[in-house]
Order: sequence, then C-alpha cells, then structure tokens
Amino acid sequence: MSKNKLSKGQQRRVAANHQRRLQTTNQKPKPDDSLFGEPQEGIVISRFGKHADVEAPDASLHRCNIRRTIGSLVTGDRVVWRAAITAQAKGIIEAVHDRVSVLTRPDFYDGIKPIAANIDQIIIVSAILPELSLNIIDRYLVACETLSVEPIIVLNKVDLLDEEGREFIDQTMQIYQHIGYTVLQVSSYTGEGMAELKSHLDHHISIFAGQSGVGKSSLLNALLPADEANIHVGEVSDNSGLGQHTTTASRLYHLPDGGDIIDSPGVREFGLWHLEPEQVTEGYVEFRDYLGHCKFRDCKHIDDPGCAIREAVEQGKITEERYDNYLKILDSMADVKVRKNTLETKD
Ligand SMILES: Nc1nc2c(ncn2[C@@H]2O[C@H](COP(=O)(O)OP(=O)(O)OP(=O)(O)O)[C@@H](O)[C@H]2O)c(=O)[nH]1
Ligand SMILES: [Zn+2]
Repeated sequence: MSKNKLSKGQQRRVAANHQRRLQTTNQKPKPDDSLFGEPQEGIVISRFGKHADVEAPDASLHRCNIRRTIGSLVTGDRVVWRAAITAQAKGIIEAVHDRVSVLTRPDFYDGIKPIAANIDQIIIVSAILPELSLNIIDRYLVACETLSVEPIIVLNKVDLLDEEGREFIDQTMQIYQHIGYTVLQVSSYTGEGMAELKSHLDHHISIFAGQSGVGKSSLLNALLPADEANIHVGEVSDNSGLGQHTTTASRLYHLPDGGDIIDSPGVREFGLWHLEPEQVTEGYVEFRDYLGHCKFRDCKHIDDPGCAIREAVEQGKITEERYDNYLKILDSMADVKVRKNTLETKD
C-alpha cells in the first residue's frame, strides 16, 4: 500500500468526519452561549425593524435581537429570551409562546399582518368630533366578535355636548346597550367617565381602536402618570376634520391602576375584506336568534324572500341603523376584494 493512500477504514473515518462537519455547518449559527445569560420569560413591549424591547419579570427593559427562526413577533407577545452579559450588547429572543389572540390588519402585499398579540379587550373609541360614525363602530364590533375579543365602546369628547346633544347620544348609544355591549361616555379633557373606564381596563390587555382624531392618544395620556404621558396629541386639521397620524410605533403601557394598553398606529380602520360575508353575519350578535329561520338555507339576508333577519328589522327587533350598516359593510368588502385582485394580477 502506497504511503499516500488511505486504508478503507481510514477513508470511512474521513468521510464520516466530513459528513459530520457538513451537518454542523448546515445548522443555523447559534449565538455564543457565553455572551448571554439564562433563558427567561418576557413580554414584547415594542417591536421595530429587526429589534424588540422586552420586559423582564423584574420589570427591566432590554433591547433584543430576534432569532431568524421566529416567524412574526409583535407587541404583546410572550417570549423566551436571554439578556446579554455586557450592558451595551443586545439580548436575544429565542422563542415565542402561543398567542391567546392576535389582532391583524390586511396588507395588500403581505396578505394579513399581525399588529398586536394577546389582547383580550378592544376599546372602540369614537367621538362626536370629527364625526360620530356608527358604521365604523359596527365594523369594529364585527372584528371583535370574529376575534372573540371583548369590545367596549367609548364615546370621547362628551364635554362638547349640550343637554340636547347628550340626550341624542344617550338614545343613540342605547342601540348598543340593548344588544349587550358596554358603552362609556367620557372626556379626556374634563375627566368625566374616566374612573369607570379605568375600572374596565384593570386586569386586561386592551387596545384603543378608532379613527384618527377621536382622542386615543389623549385618553392614554390621561390614563398614564405625567412622566410617561408623552404620547403626541395631534391637531385636528381644520379643512379635513381628520386628525393627523401622529402615533408611530406600537407600544405596550402598564396602567398605574392596573391593566395594560397597547397603543398601535396600525388599527385606524380594521379592513374586513379577509372575512367571509358569513363571518360578518355571525359578527352581528343580535342576528344570532334568527339565523337558521330564513326561508332559504343560503339566504344572504339582503333581498332574499322570506328572510328572518329582514323580518326582525321590519318588526323593530333589530335596529335599522345596525342592519343598514350590515349592508354597507358587505358592500365595501366586495369593493376591496376587487381592488385586491387587481393589485395581485399586476404583480
Ligand atoms: N373637546 C375635546 N377634545 C378632545 C378630547 N380628547 C381629545 N381631544 C382633541 O381631539 C384631537 C385629536 O386627539 P388625539 O388624541 O390626537 O386623537 P387620536 O385618536 O390619538 O388621533 P391619531 O393619533 O391621529 O389616531 C386633539 O385636538 C385633542 O385635543 C376631549 O375629551 N374633548
Ligand atoms: Zn335571511
């Protein structure tokens, strides 16, 4: 046997070593264990780009990198992470726990984008200024029902109402109270109704949803201690009547009287196009008693003969306001679907 040649046994060992090396190099590089502390639990307070701020059980805040294997990570996610040994370095988030709930919004390019995780209550903020839109409230309610997240309707800026206005609002809001929803009338200016709002936020992770300019930031500022309350409040521009989009990054705040609030710029309007019309129907709580009683099994509850829902509307058991918005929601969904398809075929 020549000196340069390997015996069969040596060749096998070399091949086996090579294979082992290949296997190890194919694995994702692991962070150097010596640079990080022990794995611990945490909650994502804010997520931006490639990083996230994680709150440790001792309430300290740590900027972290995110393992590439983690699919999506948003404010409110519960994670397993490890702090960096050196103070300046970033920690690393290694795993995400299953979510109790996830709030999403449609994205023309990415399909559906998560906005916030583990919320158990959505505060639908509305106001008489810029406008009181029952249609938008109904859209949010359907979204809440679909997500199985508890909604609370908060009507802000009641300081602007005179006696007549208050009567009108009381009556209008009864539409929602009659079908079992909690409605709170508040003013972030005068503090009216704020104690009741606080008590509804305790023990929950909530998110404020609502159109620009209804006063979401102002409410949050009023709920937080003065040194934390630096959320920018926008001016309602005179000509459009709509506030500017002033809130930028999504963030979780602990409230001094208990409970957490996630403030997110991504929830100005829930798109409902990724829901099926049946889900909108199911999202109308007061329809539930009548579903299954229509003449036709595939009744769309629009203009079908023998529709139990329409009959209930005619008899005043379901309010016309809610039913009209139901039709509008279905209509707008059809619109957006067409827009989305057009965009997709262009690609
Ligand atoms: N009269 C009155 N005005 C209020 C009240 N709360 C907020 N505003 C005003 O409403 C405008 C909009 O308030 P914001 O808190 O910026 O509204 P927002 O919902 O956070 O708006 P975006 O950040 O654009 O989504 C500001 O001019 C506030 O001063 C209130 O209780 N009463
Ligand atoms: Zn029907």
